Amino acid sequence: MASPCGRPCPAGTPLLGLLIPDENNHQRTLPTQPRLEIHAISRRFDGRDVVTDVSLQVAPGQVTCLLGPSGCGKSTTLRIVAGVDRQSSGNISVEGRVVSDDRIHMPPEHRGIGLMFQDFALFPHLSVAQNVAFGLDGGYRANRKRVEELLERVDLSEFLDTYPHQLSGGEQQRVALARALAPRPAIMLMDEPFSGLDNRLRDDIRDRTLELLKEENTSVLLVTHEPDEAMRMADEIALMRAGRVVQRGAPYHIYNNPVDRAAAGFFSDINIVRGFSRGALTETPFGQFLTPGHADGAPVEIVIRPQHLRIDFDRKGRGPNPTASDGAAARGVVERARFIGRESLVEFRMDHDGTILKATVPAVFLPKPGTPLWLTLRRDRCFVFPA
Ligand SMILES: Nc1ncnc2c1ncn2[C@@H]1O[C@H](COP(=O)(O)OP(=O)(O)OP(=O)(O)O)[C@@H](O)[C@H]1O
Repeated sequence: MASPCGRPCPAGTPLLGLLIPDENNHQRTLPTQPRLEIHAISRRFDGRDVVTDVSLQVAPGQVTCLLGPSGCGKSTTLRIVAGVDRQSSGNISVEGRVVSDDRIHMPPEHRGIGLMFQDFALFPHLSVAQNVAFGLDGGYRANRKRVEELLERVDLSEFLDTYPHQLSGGEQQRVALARALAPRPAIMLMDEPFSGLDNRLRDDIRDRTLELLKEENTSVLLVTHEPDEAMRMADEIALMRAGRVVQRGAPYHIYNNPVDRAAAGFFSDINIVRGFSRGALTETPFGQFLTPGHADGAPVEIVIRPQHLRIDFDRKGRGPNPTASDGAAARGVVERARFIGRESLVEFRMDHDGTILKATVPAVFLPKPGTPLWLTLRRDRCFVFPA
């Protein structure tokens, strides 16, 4: 795995500290004291490992997303950090102070952590202002300035005296955010905080939420199963699978350097071209691929996302000439083509082995089923994994 400047950057490299450009004008990070440190936590339920050896650090002002499929242990990890559940082993520190290990288990309210969950959990009998002031000593009266400042920042100044049932879902989410931020928590834990919202609202609310969290310099651990949400929100993504963190990194890095086929496939549809490595090369209908590190005769998978296939017209049974960047072209016949909004998705049945490959093209391009076309793979966008 390589960083944008080509130097090794192993999976799991923590992103702590400030991003600064290095001598090649690529960003690198300066180490600082993490605000949240999770060290080797595991959790067993009824003899079953649900979280295994998870370690993470979150720097001041950093947003880390725990991303993974349903049931992989994201919420359990978050609940352990919050203190509403307890790990079977491992420890957790907040600003250098241990809040939970084998001996200590600090209650949630003493951890300096704000919580925000999917259902917002506003108090129905309290006004918006009273909800926001709920966690502050002295309530609204003693904290007018902070409450009003936060409500102004979430654009709800005129709703001070309104009750939750009189608000839309998006407005309720903003009240919940203001309430969670009111005591200035060092760390905010968010579990699918946008999933109850209408699609159209969601992007806008995510952006506003992120802006406010950054302004407050809050460190955030956010659970989501949506890759788009993680990529939009996170400084760092921790990709979880079956209770373990399988890869960590900045969104760009994790998307472009997936640790295995499943990690690549979690972010988008993928195509797989199979072959066998011989002498560090794998022969495919799309030309040869360098496959160093794979034993002779070992099956390998060349993985590519649909947007990185190129489509070319058939010229009397011939395709485009091979190039260094794209290799050779292989012919397929359109199985079906669909318009999917910003782009079209074209599925091909490949002549050489009858497999289906998918290509997306950024426009309306809807060739008829049965049309022969030629495909090439953008080599710089292919990933090679052992099969
Ligand atoms: N209190 C519990 N007792 C027994 N099993 C539990 C308990 N809490 C969670 N689990 C199990 O642990 C596994 C992980 O659950 P968790 O809620 O952490 O997953 P998740 O990744 O957050 O999933 P989702 O995205 O669906 O919320 C699941 O198989 C779940 O059934």
